[in-house]
Amino acid sequence: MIVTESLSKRFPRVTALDRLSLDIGPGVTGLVGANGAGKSTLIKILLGLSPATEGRAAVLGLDVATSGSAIREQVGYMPEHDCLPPDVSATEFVVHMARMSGLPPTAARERTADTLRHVGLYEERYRPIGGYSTGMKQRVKLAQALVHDPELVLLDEPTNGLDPVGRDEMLGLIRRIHTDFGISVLVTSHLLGELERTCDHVVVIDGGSLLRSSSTRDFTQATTTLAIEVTDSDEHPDGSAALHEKLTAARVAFHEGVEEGLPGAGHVLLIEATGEETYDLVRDTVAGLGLGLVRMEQRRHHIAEVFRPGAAAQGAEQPMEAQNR
Ligand SMILES: Nc1ncnc2c1ncn2[C@@H]1O[C@H](COP(=O)(O)OP(=O)(O)OP(=O)(O)O)[C@@H](O)[C@H]1O
Repeated sequence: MIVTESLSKRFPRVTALDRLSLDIGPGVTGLVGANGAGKSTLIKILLGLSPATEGRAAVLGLDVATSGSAIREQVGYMPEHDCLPPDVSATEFVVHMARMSGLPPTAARERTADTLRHVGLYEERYRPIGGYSTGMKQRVKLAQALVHDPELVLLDEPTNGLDPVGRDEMLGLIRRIHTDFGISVLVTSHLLGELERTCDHVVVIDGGSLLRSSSTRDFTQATTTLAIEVTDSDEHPDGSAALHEKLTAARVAFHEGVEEGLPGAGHVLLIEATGEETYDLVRDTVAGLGLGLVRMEQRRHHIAEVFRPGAAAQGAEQPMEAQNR
């Protein structure tokens, strides 16, 4: 879908992209990097809107240096910043964008209605955009990127400014762009954690250079840590403490950090599994104590941990800046 070879973009005072080589296939790909890492610059080059200083790039097999308008016909673009006219409705705006993309009037109106429904804008679509919330504006920006049924969409920070619920909804929509319509997606973010749930593949850039490009599965590979959660009993009012004691006596190694379990359940213990026998030992010890085993699961890495060793217990919603400190 997207190939870049030693792509560089130099501004007088700053190198925004530095010999970046990528090969991005179909599916949902996340492009993650701190503010200023070069994400928007890359997108503008891929759309043929800004020339590279060095190197080459092709989108859907088309050279960005010579085929910008052909690329923009087949690629949708959701810009990062607010760029919507306040005094027209979502319907009027998206129909206009559809017509600009070459759709005839009837098709433009039909596609606009379908697309606005898909992004979750209903009655509001006839009101002026100026009165919309940030979440609604982001949906309009997404709709105009999709209205001409592109093969690929480039979404620049689509979750910017959204609250956690709005973010989850937007990430769900992005996932469905691919699963429901077969459109491939390149989505940028400065939040590592949110891409983990949404993307098949993640590309991480820093200072315009490639840090890592891997499938999400490779980023979040299984660890040898087991999370164990048990119930309490009359005999053992603190079930996890009793289990901790028994397993320590059996020379099981514990990882630091505790996770709160489900309401009413004990704390989660994190232990190092040395093999199948660790699972058997836990099962037998829990049964011997007369406790209930709520869960015993192999933990997976979070993407954030790949860049910030030791962050396991702190969750994955860390902005990229956090790792650069
Ligand atoms: N037109 C320009 N002139 C000069 N410098 C620029 C220009 N556009 C971008 N830059 C610089 O290039 C670097 C990369 O910017 P870019 O906007 O691509 O980053 P980004 O990863 O998209 O971050 P953000 O999410 O904050 O936009 C930054 O240092 C920025 O200041």
